[in-house]
Amino acid sequence: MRVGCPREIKNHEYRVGLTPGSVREYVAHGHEVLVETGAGAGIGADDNAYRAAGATIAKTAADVFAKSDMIVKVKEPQPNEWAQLRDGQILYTYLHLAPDPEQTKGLLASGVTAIAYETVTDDRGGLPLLAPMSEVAGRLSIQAGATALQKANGGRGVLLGGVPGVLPGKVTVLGGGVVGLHAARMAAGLGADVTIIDRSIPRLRQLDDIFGGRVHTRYSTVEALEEECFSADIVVGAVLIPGAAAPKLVSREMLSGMKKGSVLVDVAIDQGGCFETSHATTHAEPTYEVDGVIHYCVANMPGAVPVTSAHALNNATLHYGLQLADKGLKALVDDHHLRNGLNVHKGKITNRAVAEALGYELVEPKAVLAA
Ligand SMILES: NC(=O)C1=CN([C@@H]2O[C@H](COP(=O)(O)OP(=O)(O)OC[C@H]3O[C@@H](n4cnc5c(N)ncnc54)[C@H](O)[C@@H]3O)[C@@H](O)[C@H]2O)C=CC1
Ligand SMILES: CC(=O)C(=O)O
Ligand SMILES: [Mg+2]
Repeated sequence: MRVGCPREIKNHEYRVGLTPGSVREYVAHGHEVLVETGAGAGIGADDNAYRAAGATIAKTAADVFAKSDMIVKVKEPQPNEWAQLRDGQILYTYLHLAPDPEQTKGLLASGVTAIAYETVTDDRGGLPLLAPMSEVAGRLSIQAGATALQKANGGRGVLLGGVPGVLPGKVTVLGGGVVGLHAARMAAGLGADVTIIDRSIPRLRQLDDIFGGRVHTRYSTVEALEEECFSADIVVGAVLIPGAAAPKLVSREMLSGMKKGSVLVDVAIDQGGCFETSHATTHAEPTYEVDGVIHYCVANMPGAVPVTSAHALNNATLHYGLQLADKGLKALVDDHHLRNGLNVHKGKITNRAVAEALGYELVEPKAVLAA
């Protein structure tokens, strides 16, 4: 199969779908790899590094899209990318379709077979191709929040760790999954007073064990949300219902109860965000203010640290990428965890949460693959 990797074009997105190390693996499996010139520049991998790994360098993205049987990317395709996809081609990348009706229409119209990293599952109930970027975004969320909290940046002017004789800042984390765990770890490491809210009691138990009492846990009710958000300096939004639009846990009205100059970091923005007042921002202009509360809502946070995140992402995506290259659609038939990643196939929606969020008919993945 010919596998193509275009340069990412989202705002300040410096990750790359295939590192030179991944290219070597595809080539060793007998595949051709076509990489757009400059695709690896953000991680310090130049065209020669890709050539040495066995890739052919394409002069343009158009060349990569036109000549490849499978496209491996990082971020959801942008409008001029989805216009170049076609029936019979596989797209393997993050999609986040539930909050994105336009992209969904574009993918349906193209006829492409689109596999979303974020809905591929594993035996332990996890999302193995989302997890590494959630680790990165969780850790970054505290750096981003702490920066926004500085007075010159519009924040309250609180140092998260405090100093001897002065209380630390307070961080509330909504959703104690992968993002939440890593956000809490960073915040606690800086010395902040941290509370994680989740609706899963088994998960709260696990977190309590992990942190040995260093971090507070609280079951998710409206009362708990209000108390923990109203007293917080930073609130990290990290809830997820896989494939679906994020539940809006903090309403516009609740914002008026929050401290002026406090900071909301809505990591869940790629699924539409869990604060009613969130809208996606970019690394170029990451924050805005509503009712005196600073909002940070960057949908591709790991793009800021591509050297770390491109390798972490490739570690997680390589296995199934090779399966797809080796076997084509049969890889989806053979493995139900990979099949859970199938969101769109030949003009049909094949993910239940996406179909429900956007009002499409669901066609079961097994049914479309058998057709
Ligand atoms: N903005 C960015 O650059 C990035 C965003 N993300 C996003 O971050 C979000 C979280 O991802 P993960 O931590 O990997 O998900 P996860 O599935 O590991 O954790 C989600 C947690 O939310 C909890 N939850 C769900 N509904 C809840 C509710 N109503 N109240 C309280 N807790 C609730 C679940 O019990 C679970 O523990 C996702 O939308 C993901 O796509 C991830 C990486 C990068
Ligand atoms: C998961 C995601 O949206 C990202 O890594 O950008
Ligand atoms: Mg994202």
